[in-house]
Amino acid sequence: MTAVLELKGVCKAYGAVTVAEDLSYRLGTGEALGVIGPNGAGKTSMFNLITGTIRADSGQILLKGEDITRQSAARRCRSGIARSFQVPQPFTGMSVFENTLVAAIHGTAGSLTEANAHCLEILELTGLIDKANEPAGKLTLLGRKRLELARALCARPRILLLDEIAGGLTEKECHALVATINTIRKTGLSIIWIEHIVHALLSVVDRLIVIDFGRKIADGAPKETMASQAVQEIYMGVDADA
Ligand SMILES: Nc1ncnc2c1ncn2[C@@H]1O[C@H](COP(=O)(O)OP(=O)(O)OP(=O)(O)O)[C@@H](O)[C@H]1O
Repeated sequence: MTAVLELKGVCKAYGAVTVAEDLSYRLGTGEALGVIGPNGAGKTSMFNLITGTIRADSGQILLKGEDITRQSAARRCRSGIARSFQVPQPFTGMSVFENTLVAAIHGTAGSLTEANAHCLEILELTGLIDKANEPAGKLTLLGRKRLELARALCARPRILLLDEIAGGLTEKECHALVATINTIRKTGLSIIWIEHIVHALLSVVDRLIVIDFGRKIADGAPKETMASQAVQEIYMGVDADA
């Protein structure tokens, strides 16, 4: 599988806190990669490094083979990397449609006419079309999560980064969101999804990596990785001798 994204020996520390230590992996074109790890392991920091909101101390990040390690966040977005945030923060006084329009206009180089049409398509895809004219501040948590997805997709990404998008949802809401993510997957987009709700993650991803203290401690097929000793000991908090 051709790599759309590659991290090569990426390191980042805040003083004594290491958030990425020699982090290396490849994301294949059209692949859905899940990421798990304990709180504070460095998962969101990894997204910040990929999107360019923080800079790596060393190592390289390649997008389709091009070194983007020193590129600005805005340039990386225009090159095809978009993300959702753990805590949705839409422009609450603007409508759902206007929120997506901001993303489409600033995230792409297209015209306003193209942006309008694209936003409507994305609102349909993400299940928000009926709420297009409602203020974003009135959305439920599921609606806000859908809007996170929609705003990221309006930037026409090649790679979609999802940061705990299922967090805080009820089981039924989580199921509905997973169905939407699986529909998005079928468009051929490459996805990296950080999630603590493992059953939701496993119903989407092709591969799973585990991060602990900024290090990748496991990488492989989801079921095998979940059953590995590394996950049992470190992520699930189970003593291997118990
Ligand atoms: N700008 C910063 N300055 C100092 N420390 C930071 C900064 N950003 C993150 N950290 C610390 O880095 C560590 C990793 O944070 P990060 O948010 O990447 O973890 P995470 O794996 O995403 O956690 P969670 O699952 O709780 O979201 C934490 O200890 C956090 O407090």
